[in-house]
Amino acid sequence: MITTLRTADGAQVQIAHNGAQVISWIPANQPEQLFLSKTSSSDAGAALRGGVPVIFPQFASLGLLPKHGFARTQLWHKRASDHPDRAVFELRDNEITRAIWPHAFWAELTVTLSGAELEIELAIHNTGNTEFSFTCALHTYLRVEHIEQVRVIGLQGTHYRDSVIGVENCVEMDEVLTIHGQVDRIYMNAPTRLDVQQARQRLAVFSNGFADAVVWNPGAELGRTLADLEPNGYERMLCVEAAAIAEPICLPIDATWRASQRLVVQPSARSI
Ligand SMILES: O=P(O)(O)OC[C@H]1O[C@@H](O)[C@H](O)[C@@H](O)[C@@H]1O
Repeated sequence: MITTLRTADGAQVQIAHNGAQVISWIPANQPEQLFLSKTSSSDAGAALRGGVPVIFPQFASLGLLPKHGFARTQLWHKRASDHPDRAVFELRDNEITRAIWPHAFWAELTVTLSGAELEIELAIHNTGNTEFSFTCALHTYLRVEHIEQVRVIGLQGTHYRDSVIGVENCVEMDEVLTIHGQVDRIYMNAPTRLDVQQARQRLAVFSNGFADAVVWNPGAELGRTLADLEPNGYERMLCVEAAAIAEPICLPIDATWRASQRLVVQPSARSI
C-alpha cells in the first residue's frame, strides 16, 4: 500500500507502508529527487532498492542482527494525521521483531512535505522495562544525473570509516567529494548540512540529531552483483544517509529519541 501527499503548489511524496519507505519525492516545479531501482524486488519481506529505507535497530552488519535490522521490511501502520502535508507511520515490537531483538519499542516516522522541502523524522520510544541501545539511519537514495558529475560539499576535515577497505579513522581531505568507483563511508560527527551539487541543481541535506552521515555508491562492479539494482543503476544514485552509528543510542525505559533529515532543493547553484 502506498500513501501519496500533494501540496497546493504541486509537490508530491509517495510512501510505501511496507518499511514506511519514502519511494518518490517530486518538489514543486522540479524533477524526481529520489532514485528507485526499476528492478527492485517486490517480494514480501524485501526492502525496495531506493527511496529512503528506514534502518533500525542495527546499521549494516555492524552487530549480530540481520543486515540493516528489520524496520525496512516490516509493515508500518499509518496513523491519522491532522495535517494534509504530513504522514505519520508507526511500528511496534511484535513477534517477528522480538524474535530478532528482544525489546519493546515503538517507532514513529513522520514525513512532512512543502514546496521545495522534504523532512523525515524518526522517533524511537522505549516501551519496555529494560534500557536498550540501537544504531539507525535514513538511507536516502538521491537520484543523480550521472554519479561522476556529482559534487558533495561539507565533509572536509571529517573523520570517517572506510567500509570498502575496513579502515577506521580516515580523514576527508577534499573540499569537494567526487565519486569514482565504490564508495562506502561512515562520516562521524558530520556537519549538519551537506550540499549535493549537480549541473542543474543544488540539494541541501540537513540533519538534526543524527551524529553521522553515510555516503554510499556501489560502483560498477559491486552494482552488477546487486540483483535488485537496475543495469548501470549505480550511475544514477548516491546515498547520503543521516545516521547514528559510531555512538549507539542508549535509550532508558520510557525515553524517546528523535532525529530528522531535511532535504531542500534549489534549481541553480545559488546558496539556500
Ligand atoms: O544492500 P543493502 O543491504 O541495502 O545495503 C546497501 C548498503 O547500505 C549502506 O548504508 C552501507 O554503508 C553499505 O555497506 C551497504 O552495502
